[in-house]
Amino acid sequence: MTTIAIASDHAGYEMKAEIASWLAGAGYEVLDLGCNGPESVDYPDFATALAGAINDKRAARGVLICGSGIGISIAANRHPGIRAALVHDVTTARLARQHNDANVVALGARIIGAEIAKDCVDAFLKTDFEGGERHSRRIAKMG
Ligand SMILES: O=C(CO)[C@H](O)[C@H](O)[C@H](O)COP(=O)(O)O
Repeated sequence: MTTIAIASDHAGYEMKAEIASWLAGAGYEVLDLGCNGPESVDYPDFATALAGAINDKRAARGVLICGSGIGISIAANRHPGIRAALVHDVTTARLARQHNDANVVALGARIIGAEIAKDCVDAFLKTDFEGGERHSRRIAKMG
């Protein structure tokens, strides 16, 4: 079973619960790394926990959620080995995989609704990296 790590700050807490339960229903193993309630927390702490899970291979891919998706994606991308893509729709979710081989998808719970967020995660998980010399060369330049 494929394991998907998921984490959020307080602004993404409710959406995280909804996406985690939807992922479990879709047959994924879900590794929930917090936060564990709506109390205010700091998104870098949760981005760091999720980056560790990806880099330790406890999870194949990750889902991060904060209010806008911006802070938590910036924080995740500071970790070597993490390519976190902030997406707002199925097209950006698909391109994040096809062109960028993103291993983490970031969502803004104050920007998009839960149904669009699930569509984004679904596209992110079901789309393969397109491969090819130009995409691989650009990804390699990012380390
Ligand atoms: O990092 C963010 C903004 O780019 C996230 O949206 C955070 O969730 C947000 O900053 C949290 O805001 P709050 O006022 O502390 O709830």
